[in-house]
Amino acid sequence: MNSTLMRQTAALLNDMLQFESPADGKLSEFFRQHRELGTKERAWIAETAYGVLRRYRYLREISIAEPDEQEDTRKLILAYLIKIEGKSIRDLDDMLDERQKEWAVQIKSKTSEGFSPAILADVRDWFWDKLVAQYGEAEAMTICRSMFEQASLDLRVNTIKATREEVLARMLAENTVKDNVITTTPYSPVGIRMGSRLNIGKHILFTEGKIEVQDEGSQLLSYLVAPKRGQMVADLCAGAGGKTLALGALMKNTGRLYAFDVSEKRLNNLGHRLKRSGLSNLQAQLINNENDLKLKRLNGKFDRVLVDAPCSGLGTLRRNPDLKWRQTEQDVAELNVKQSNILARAAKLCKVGGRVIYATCSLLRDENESIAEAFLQAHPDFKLIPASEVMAQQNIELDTGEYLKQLPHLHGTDGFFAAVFEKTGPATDTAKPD
Ligand SMILES: C[S@@+](CC[C@H](N)C(=O)[O-])C[C@H]1O[C@@H](n2cnc3c(N)ncnc32)[C@H](O)[C@@H]1O
Repeated sequence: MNSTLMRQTAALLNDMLQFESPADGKLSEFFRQHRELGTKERAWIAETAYGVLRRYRYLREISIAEPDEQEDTRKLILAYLIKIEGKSIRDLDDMLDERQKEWAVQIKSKTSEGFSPAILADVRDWFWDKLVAQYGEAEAMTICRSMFEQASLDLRVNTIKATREEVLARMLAENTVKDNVITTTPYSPVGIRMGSRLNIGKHILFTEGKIEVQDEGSQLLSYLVAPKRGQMVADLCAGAGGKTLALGALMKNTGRLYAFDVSEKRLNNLGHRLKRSGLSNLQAQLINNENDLKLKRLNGKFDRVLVDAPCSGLGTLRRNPDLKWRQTEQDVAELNVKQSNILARAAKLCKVGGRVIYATCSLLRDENESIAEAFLQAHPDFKLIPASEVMAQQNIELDTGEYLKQLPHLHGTDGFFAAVFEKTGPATDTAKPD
């Protein structure tokens, strides 16, 4: 730690705190512009900037900082190092000038007495109120605090090319990082959890397509889709294909798997990953929106349709803490319209006896249960299949009731929600709620 690192981190953070685009993009851009930085310096800058993003609201209060001034961004960093990292003023001596030492003394003496629960939970008031209404204050606080932690690095073994035992044995044999615990994931049969965040992108197992980086919760969603060999499967919001590739592996490279998305950039990324994966049953198609005419000829054709809907992402705050500050209640309301529309379109693609699986990485009822309930009301030709039943059939011991609901503090995954609907009969145009 020195004053140059402090200055560089403050500059990065200042940019991130404009909140006009995702923090991970800003971080990559910053490192591209500062190629002179070594591995340790990069790690320190990234951890400190993300540490501040995780605790931004609390740190502002404790340091009485205004984020739009360079100086105050340094105050936020100081507050983070002292209050969250537990550094003493002496630890920081090398990086502080006289003025900053004065700030440090002030910050050190400040307590959180009188701070509201939302400040202590480090979220915006609207989000806090919604979480309290859903979970009660104690659990809402536990959920928010669990999001202060860094997420683990989870890998999915691509069973087209390797077994979990083989990959685990190799990872363990190669492990030279002290205290790096490498284990199988508790629920996903193809997951491996790494204690320390290695640069997996350069690992031979990755370049050979034997592993992919994927949160265990996301891996489990493909088991909830439960595609069978030879089936017709659509991933309607495939993005860069995290779940698509997992589905392809579960289908053992048989049947037909369609990946649709409105983002060309994401589908291009899927293309790169597809090459590594060894899958040949997958076809990616760019669509303008869920009503694209390209989808029309596929109506009633699919055994499984996954809607991994665009959502607030508020279940992924361990990885994307900036979303806490970037998402608004208005954004969620706009997403709700999209979510319902895409889900309704998915229903048309599904054949009788087939299933539509609706998923989000949000914790909010508005994006989850409310969308699922409204869908069932408007689609009497579909019934809810309990997620616990599907998981049991997949030999996965995870019973969260009718819906699959994963939470960081309970399952060690990102926050995910999913519902399974089965089409029991042909749609009727008169199908409307009473
Ligand atoms: C949650 S992300 C998908 C993540 C991806 N399934 C994965 O596992 O990596 C939601 C995706 O929905 C896409 N999207 C947004 N609106 C859409 C629409 N109307 N039809 C299809 N995809 C849409 C976005 O481009 C985004 O890639």
